[in-house]
Amino acid sequence: MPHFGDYQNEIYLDGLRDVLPRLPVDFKLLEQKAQAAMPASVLSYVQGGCGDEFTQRHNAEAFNHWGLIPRMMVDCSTRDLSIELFGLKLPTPIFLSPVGVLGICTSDGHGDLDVAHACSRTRIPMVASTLSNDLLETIAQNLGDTPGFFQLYTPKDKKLAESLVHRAESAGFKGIVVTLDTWLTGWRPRDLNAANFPQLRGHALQNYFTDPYFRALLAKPPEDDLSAAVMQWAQIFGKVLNWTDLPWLRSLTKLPLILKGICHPDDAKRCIDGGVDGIYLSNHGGRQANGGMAAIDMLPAVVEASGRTPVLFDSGVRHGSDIVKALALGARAVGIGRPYVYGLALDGTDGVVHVLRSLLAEADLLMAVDGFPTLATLREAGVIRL
Ligand SMILES: Cc1cc2nc3c(=O)[nH]c(=O)nc-3n(C[C@H](O)[C@H](O)[C@H](O)COP(=O)(O)O)c2cc1C
Ligand SMILES: O=C(O)C(=O)c1ccccc1
Repeated sequence: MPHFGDYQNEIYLDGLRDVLPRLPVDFKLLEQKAQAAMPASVLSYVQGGCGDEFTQRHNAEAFNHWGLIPRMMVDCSTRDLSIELFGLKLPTPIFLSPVGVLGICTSDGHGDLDVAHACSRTRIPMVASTLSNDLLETIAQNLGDTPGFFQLYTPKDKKLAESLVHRAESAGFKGIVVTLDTWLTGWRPRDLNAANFPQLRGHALQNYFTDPYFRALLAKPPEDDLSAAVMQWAQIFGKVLNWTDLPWLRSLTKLPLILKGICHPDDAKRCIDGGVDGIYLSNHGGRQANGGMAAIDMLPAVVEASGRTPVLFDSGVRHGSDIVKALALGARAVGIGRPYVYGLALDGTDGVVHVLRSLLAEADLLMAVDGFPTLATLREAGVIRL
């Protein structure tokens, strides 16, 4: 059985023919390369976060105060990193977090499809954002046999929300992820200093522009008056949700419903009481609020509060070891954010595949060396807070 760690052999063997990996295998060099290559406005939007970006940095750094203790003399000649999620059997415990501006990360504007192709090749699911250049239907068609999830930004107009969810269901997505932490945009100095907000320039709004309920709100179609359509989008984008909306959210779909942005154990419990199928712990990579705790430090309490309900996790995952630690702390699946966006910007589908394979190779080899043949043994061993 091939292992994810085999990517290492592939790289060393290529080296014998003087072939080097097209992109760095580690986040630090990858980000440096992306920084040099990406247009300034796209880089600012992708790389930036809120305030002085303390929370964003802390998300990544906080993994360092969790430590694994290796176990020896365990037969780890085969490893199994597969998971079960909402009845789906997946070969890896990772997924691609929703990112709303994938289109502008590639010169042809079709970054969403490049990412879908990477998912199709790796069988790693993507959570497709409401904000995309390519239509959600087209993204779904390009996923091959790999399951996908649709991320909903709940608009003020309930009919539009319902329409987007029904479109996602018809397109074949396997679950609906509702993001709770972004009904408005947090204070992002990098973008503010450059007066840079891609959506207001008409990027990533195609799911709205094609929706009959959105179009019905416009005097003229987006093809005839783009700026009026964009302003209508800005008006309608974010509904302020509260707990009384949960029955309505639940009623939107029979698909698994996952709420993203949960950080407090009491909120997790309330979601579960309201019939939610998955808790998605995330602080949006520090893009929405500065001054918060690192996401990984909130994981143990949220996992405990969630009981048997699966907890998805993202924010700050940069290395294979971060994935392993989040799994050891009880995450069912771990979301990759900025790293795959840099891979996309640098080398399209191949770049995304390379980033995912590198992360999985490191995770797999770490489990092999540390004596964890399965995720169950890892979870049982846990990690120690240093
Ligand atoms: C450029 C960018 C756009 C994003 N767009 C969305 C989005 O459309 N919907 C959403 O729920 N989260 C969005 N996120 C948040 C990610 O889903 C994820 O929570 C975050 O990237 C995790 O942090 P990390 O990238 O630092 O690991 C976005 C993140 C980035 C970097
Ligand atoms: O940039 C983001 O993180 C994001 O998800 C978003 C989407 C729409 C409006 C503001 C922020």
